[in-house]
Order: sequence, then C-alpha cells, then structure tokens
Amino acid sequence: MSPIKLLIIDDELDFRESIALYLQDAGFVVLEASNGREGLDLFDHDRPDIVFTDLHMPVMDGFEFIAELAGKSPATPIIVISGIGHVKEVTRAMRLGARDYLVKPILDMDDLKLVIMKAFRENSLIKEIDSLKDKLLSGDLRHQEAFSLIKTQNQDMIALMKYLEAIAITSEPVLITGETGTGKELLAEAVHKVSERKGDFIAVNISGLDDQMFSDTLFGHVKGAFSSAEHHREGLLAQAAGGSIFLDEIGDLHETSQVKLLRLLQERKYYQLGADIPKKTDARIIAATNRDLRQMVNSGTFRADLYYRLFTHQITIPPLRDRKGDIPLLLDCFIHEAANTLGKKPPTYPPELLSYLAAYDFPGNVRELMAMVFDAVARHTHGVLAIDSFRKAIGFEISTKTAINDMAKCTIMLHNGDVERMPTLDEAETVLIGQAMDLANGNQGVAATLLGISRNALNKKINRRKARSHMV
Ligand SMILES: Nc1ncnc2c1ncn2[C@@H]1O[C@H](COP(=O)(O)OP(=O)(O)OP(=O)(O)O)[C@@H](O)[C@H]1O
Repeated sequence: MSPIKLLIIDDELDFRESIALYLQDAGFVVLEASNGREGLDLFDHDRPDIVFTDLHMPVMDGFEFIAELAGKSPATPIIVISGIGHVKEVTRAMRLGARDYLVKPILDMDDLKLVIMKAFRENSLIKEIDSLKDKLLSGDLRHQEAFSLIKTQNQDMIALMKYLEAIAITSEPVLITGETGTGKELLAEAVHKVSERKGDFIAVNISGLDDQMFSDTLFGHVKGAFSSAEHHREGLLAQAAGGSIFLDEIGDLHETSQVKLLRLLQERKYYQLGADIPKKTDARIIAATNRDLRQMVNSGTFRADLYYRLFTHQITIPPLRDRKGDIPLLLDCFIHEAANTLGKKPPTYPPELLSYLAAYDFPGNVRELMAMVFDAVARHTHGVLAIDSFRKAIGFEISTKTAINDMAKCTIMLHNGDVERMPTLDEAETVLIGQAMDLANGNQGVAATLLGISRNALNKKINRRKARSHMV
C-alpha cells in the first residue's frame, strides 16, 4: 500500500515545518503550501489524500480554499487547524465543507495521528464504494422485477439502477437528487425492494413540517408530551421497523430537525416527544430532494456533517430533456396504463407526435408527460391520439418561448441595421418559421403544428422563401 499523502497549508513556516517533520518521521508523505492558492495548485498536481488548512492566510484564505476544494473534490477530507476559541470560524469552515478540526498549537501529536487515521478510513470507504460502483456497473440488472416500474432505455439511468442494486443490501443511507417528477420516489421504492427487508416502505414528505411536527411524525410522542397529546403515538419510524423510511424533500428540513436526523443516522437512536429513554431503529433511511444540497451547505442552510453522512450513496436522476430517447417507451407505457384505467382500447398516435414531444423541455419531467398522455387518452374518440390534445399543454409553452425569442431577434435586427423601423410581417414570419423548424428538428409537420398552420401552407411559405433567395 502506498503511504498516505498529506497537504499542509499554513503561512506560519515554523509551525508548518515542525508538524511536517513529525509526520514525515511517522511515515507520511507531506506536501506544504503557504496559502490557499498554492494549496490548490499542489492539490491539482499531487492529489493528496487529506488536506490540513489554516484559516487566515494572505493571497487566498482558508474559507475560500475550502469552498473551492469541496466543490471540485467533495470526497477529500479537509481538516481545519485553528487557534483556540475560534468556534464561529471553525463552524463556518465546517459548513463550507471541512470534515474535522485541530486546535493550534498541537500539544499532543497522537491527536494529530488519530484525526488523520479517522479521515483516511472515511476516505478509503468512499474510494472503495467508487471502485465497487465500477465493478458492479457491468452486466445486467440482477433484480429486474424490483425495477420493473421504471421504464427506461437510457444508459445513465441503467447505470444508476445497477449502482442502487449494488448498495441496496447495506444499511447505509441513500440520497436521491433530481428535478421534480424524475422518479425519485420510484427509485427509492426499488432500493427497498432489492434490499429484501421484511418491513414496510414508509414515505414521508418533510416539506412544510416545523421541528415539532417533524419529530412528532417521525418519532411519535408519549401521552401528555404536550397539551393536545392525549394518547401515545408511535411515529412513522416505528412503522418502518425492519424496512425503509423515505424522507422526501429533505432540503426543506428544519435546522433543529437536521441535528435530530444526524443523530439518528449516527447512533440509530431517537427520542419520542416527552420521553427520556431513547428508542432504537433499524429502518433504512432513503432521502430525496430536488434542491442543490451542496449549494445549501455553502450558504449555511444545510449542515455539512449531515450532507456528508447522506452523501456516501448518492445518485442524481437526469431530467427527461436529457434522455429524450425514453419518450417513445414512456409514451407507449402511459397510453396502455391510461387506456386500462379508463376502460378504453389503447389508441395509436401519429408518428409526428414523437418529434413534437421531443421539441419540448418537460419541466415537470416524467410526471408531466404522464399527465398529458392520460389527458389525451381520455379525450380521444377515434382510436388515434390527436396532436392537438398535447398542443393545449405544450403548444402554449413553445409558442410563448418562440414569440419571446422572436421579439428579441426582431429588436436585434433593428439595432444591427441601425434602422428605426418595425420588422415587416414577412421578416417576422421568416424568423418564426426558422424557430419552429429548429424546435421541430426540421420536421415540417411538427413545425406546422407549432405555428398553427397546415403542413401544406408551411411548405408553400418555405418554398417561396427558397425561390426568392435563389433569385437574389
Ligand atoms: N422511468 C419511469 N417510468 C415510469 N414511470 C415513471 C418513471 N419516472 C417517473 N415515473 C412516474 O412519474 C411520476 C412521478 O414520479 P416520482 O413521484 O417518483 O417523482 P419524484 O422525482 O419523486 O417527484 P417529486 O420531486 O415531485 O416528489 C410517478 O407517477 C411515477 O410513477
């Protein structure tokens, strides 16, 4: 095994050299830098395993350094070395992404070694998981049935599912991020199914819960804990015994509740409201959010220690606009589901519908597509879905976006030409046709639908323009 590589950043040369000497004697490889900027350069070049940093230095201070390094290499442990009594500063550094801290001067060198070994163990665990990820991401899914509700052919999605399959058997927490409607809850349930835990899968939405409501919902209360607590209440955590608890919208977790969740993750213990004796739980915690937790850590609204605890097994589901290849599969699946629910024969759809859907960004992701298809299936009467049913939901969005872009383009045309005049109707039409053809990936049928004219009419307009440009 190669020796552990450490980077020490401090502008006090004597201090830096004295611990570097001690650590080299103890068998570590030690790199030194006198400010954050030099530290980042050394990091990029030598990739140390653990980084120690002072907070106050010239050129680039420790706070700026921590924020930058935690952003580019979140798995690297950063340990702050700070003077005694600087609690506020250390707290700020931990929020930015530091993992631990040491007080200066370091009187007991054994403390230093302990901190290094702890950080190294955690780091090795993360690296081990990464290599496990690579090993397990080849081959087919072994638990096809657990993932059967997730319709996808996308390679990134399949890789995510393989990763979840690999880590489902552990009892570590799982963090699932992604935009709304991408399927976070669906994947959380799949993790529970693969884990083969005997208990239930219990889902809780955290958003809008203050600390008392969060504690009451999750942990429960004893009779008389507060004025309206007339009966004992077992919380949802007890219902998830032997199973999994899914905490949705974890980014909305109240500050005080964050401390309670961290304790739960670390000690597997919790207190019911009004109780003095802690209860134990073996429920697996799966959390999800559509918010950027890393950014929340930087702005101090989400605890860094909780983030890192949740981060060990983390996946981000790509939005539907980045996996448009899944649209045909999802469309077929939802048409059949809707027809089944509505007691109708599954309708077919015109081939242009696919290009039409592919021109749209789906801010509500799979959930939005599903709702559109259910609506279109409910409305159809002749065995074929009408593009117009989708136009109601999408057309407005696309044409509004197009109109705004066009107005901007027309204004630019005026400014560039230094001409104080409105664009002519013909000029504006040319811009609109170009936009619609772009959005429709060159498909005239779809572009015509977007513009609200027949395919024939659009074709004539395009040919007229082509003929004009040849004449010029
Ligand atoms: N790949 C998929 N295949 C089939 N159905 C899907 C897929 N992804 C999502 N869905 C469906 O879309 C809907 C939204 O999924 P889900 O509730 O899991 O999303 P979410 O990311 O948890 O959303 P939110 O952040 O709003 O809570 C559900 O009805 C789900 O069944």
